[in-house]
Amino acid sequence: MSAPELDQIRERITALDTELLSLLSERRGLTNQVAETKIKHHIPVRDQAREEQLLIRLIKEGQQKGLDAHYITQIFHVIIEDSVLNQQAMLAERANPGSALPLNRVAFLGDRGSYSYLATQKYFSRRPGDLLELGCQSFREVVGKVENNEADYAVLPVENTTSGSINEVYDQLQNTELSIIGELTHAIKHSLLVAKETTLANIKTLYAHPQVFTQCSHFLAELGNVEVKTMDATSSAMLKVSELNRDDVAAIGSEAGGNLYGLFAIKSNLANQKENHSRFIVVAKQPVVVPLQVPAKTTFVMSTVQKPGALVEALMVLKENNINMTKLESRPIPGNPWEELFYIDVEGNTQDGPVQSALIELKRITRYLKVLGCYPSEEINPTKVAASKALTAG
Ligand SMILES: O=C(O)C(=O)C[C@]1(C(=O)O)C=C[C@@H](O)C=C1
Repeated sequence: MSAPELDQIRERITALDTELLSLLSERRGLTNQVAETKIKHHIPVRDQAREEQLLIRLIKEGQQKGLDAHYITQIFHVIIEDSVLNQQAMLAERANPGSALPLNRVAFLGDRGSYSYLATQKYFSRRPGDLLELGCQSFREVVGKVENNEADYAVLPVENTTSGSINEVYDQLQNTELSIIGELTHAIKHSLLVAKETTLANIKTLYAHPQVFTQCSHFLAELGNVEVKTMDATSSAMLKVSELNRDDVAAIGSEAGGNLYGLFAIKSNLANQKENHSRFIVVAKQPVVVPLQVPAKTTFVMSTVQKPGALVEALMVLKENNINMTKLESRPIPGNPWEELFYIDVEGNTQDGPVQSALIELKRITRYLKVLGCYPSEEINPTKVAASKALTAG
């Protein structure tokens, strides 16, 4: 159906959208200049006071133009996140001269369309050089590819907000000399993907990775008589459904990934929790230098001596140095029953005084300690401004 006035309005929308793109590109150019200035004058990338001022003004101006505060806040959170990540990537590149590769060979679990594949695409989109994707069948193979110089980087999921830590990956980190050089958080949106027009009631077999079934357990419990088949990766589940090409089978995975296999979604938002995110780490042979202007995280692994309160004593060292711990994970040590390895993520840079003093002290009081990496933090928590504050600001 078409109406002449609809075509005219659409033409104006198309022209405005092109203008929006030009403005976003111009803004990106200016934030690149900001990054150059910050490098020169050693100014931190993040300035939350500036972000707050900016949001207050925009919410107020938006309101005057008939745009609600929530809409403005959402849009500018995305814009500022992009700006911060882009600046961080620029600073990181400068701090590690010669590290930029013309071709980044990256290993990850699964194939095109897996969540690890989508995370890989996202992380390397901000980095210079082309991307060569190396899909693998297991986490051991992913890590092995970098160890054997067949890949420059590996992207590994370490935790999910619904299903928790991915133990298999932590166990791989126990026995590798690779360093963590980056992290990223990726929204995991599970959909029911099919190859042919069908309905949920027709589906008799469901294919997915076990982690995915865990994250969608509430949806599965409501399904009743459906056979659940576990696959080694989300992409394998998608491939299977695409090959079967029947109206009674479905895969669970991302819509974007499914599209690569000609699948489409008949139901979305299947995860138990609405906010379902996975955190990935990026590992390489060589560690990176993180400039002090960039928010950093450090990950280390330790085992404490076997005496009451040993873990508390170790954690007190972090408190005394005013270091924020963002994750604590324990894993058994193979061959040493009842002994644990603790994986700890903290906010801070190994070049910075507090982290250095804490690591020296921890080395003294623990049985074993190894730094797995210091890397730019990519968890950009947006600066929040209450709409009421913005609207009452002078
Ligand atoms: O103004 C700056 O200092 C910037 O880095 C730019 C910008 C933005 O994109 O507006 C990004 C990050 C800062 O936290 C504040 C603002």
